[in-house]
Amino acid sequence: MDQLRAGVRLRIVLGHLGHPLAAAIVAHPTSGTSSPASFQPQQFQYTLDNNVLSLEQRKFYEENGYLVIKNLVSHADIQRFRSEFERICRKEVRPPGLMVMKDVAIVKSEQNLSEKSVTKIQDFQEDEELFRYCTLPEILKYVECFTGPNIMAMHTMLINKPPDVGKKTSRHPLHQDLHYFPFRPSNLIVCAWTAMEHIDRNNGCLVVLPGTHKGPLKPHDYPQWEGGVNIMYHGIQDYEKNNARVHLVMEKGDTVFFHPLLIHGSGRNRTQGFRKV
Ligand SMILES: CCCCCCCCCCCC(=O)SCCNC(=O)CCNC(=O)[C@H](O)C(C)(C)COP(=O)(O)OP(=O)(O)OC[C@H]1O[C@@H](n2cnc3c(N)ncnc32)[C@H](O)[C@@H]1OP(=O)(O)O
Ligand SMILES: Nc1ncnc2c1ncn2[C@@H]1O[C@H](COP(=O)(O)OP(=O)(O)OP(=O)(O)O)[C@@H](O)[C@H]1O
Ligand SMILES: O=C(O)CCC(=O)C(=O)O
Ligand SMILES: [Fe+2]
Ligand SMILES: [Mg+2]
Repeated sequence: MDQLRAGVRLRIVLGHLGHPLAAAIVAHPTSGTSSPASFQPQQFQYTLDNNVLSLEQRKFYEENGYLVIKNLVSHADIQRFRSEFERICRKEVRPPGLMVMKDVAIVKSEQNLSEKSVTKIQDFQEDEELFRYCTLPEILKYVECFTGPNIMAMHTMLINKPPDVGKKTSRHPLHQDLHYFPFRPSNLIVCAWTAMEHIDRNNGCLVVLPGTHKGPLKPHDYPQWEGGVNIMYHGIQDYEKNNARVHLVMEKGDTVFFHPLLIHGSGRNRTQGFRKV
């Protein structure tokens, strides 16, 4: 079923991305022709020309593969997303196509669905209230810097990282999102990740390996972890161990945009709260 759904998305995305890709190809100078003196070799590979990002922000994304925008989504909107998530957990609404995931450490327990048993929901595109996130002008304004103006939401999730029960199963292993995406080109894909509360290393913030978006898609597999691993939480086995991890401390509403080849993950949640993004 997952493959079928992915196939449907692939057909949709090709129709839409075909044109920007073609445009990008014709924009490149043909090799062998002499360049006019004014010709500037293409300076930016991962961001598009528009007036939203400062030169400094563009250079940061080009170099690091991610960009944090402080205080981007309003607390009022975040409260609405939170309320809708709680309604979904209480089964007051059942959006078609929605996938509800529990943590592997509690999946076999008899608990009813509640905010305390759902690790994450995926594919909320049919939920009008949650899908508002993908239509927020402040989000789209930045997304466009990476994708161009013809934008399609390809995958959606609300992550509710549970308190770790001691088995470290609340961790998300280091991975590249492109591993899960059957569509290209990768430079025209971006992830928007918004903190719904203060997030730091205590409750398991996003961890990134800056600059890894310049490398290839690496092989992914289940990590060799003793406490158990969540279904489909694949990780990279041979990541550069001396590549310094950067922990992104974020406030409610802060949003990080990152490239689908950027290696990232998140640590365990040592608090009793459910860390939401
Ligand atoms: C555009 C493309 C984008 C694709 C996605 C792009 C993501 C972007 C990249 C971000 C990185 C990620 O987040 S990657 C994570 C992506 N995650 C997923 O795709 C989630 C996939 N989730 C699922 O398929 C479902 O939620 C299930 C199968 C886990 C639960 O489905 P269900 O139908 O409710 O079935 P259920 O009976 O509860 O469970 C079936 C069996 O699975 C086990 N099980 C249930 N949950 C888990 C779990 N968390 N970890 C291990 N095992 C589990 C149960 O114990 C049971 O085993 P037994 O009793 O049979 O022994
Ligand atoms: N030695 C390691 N081997 C494999 N993966 C690791 C290793 N250290 C960290 N990771 C991955 O990077 C993520 C973030 O690492 P981090 O050290 O921040 O998390 P943590 O070990 O769960 O928490 P903390 O170190 O804050 O107690 C982890 O969830 C894990 O996926
Ligand atoms: O929030 C997390 O724990 C990890 C999220 C992630 O990997 C993603 O959003 O792609
Ligand atoms: Fe990811
Ligand atoms: Mg650690």
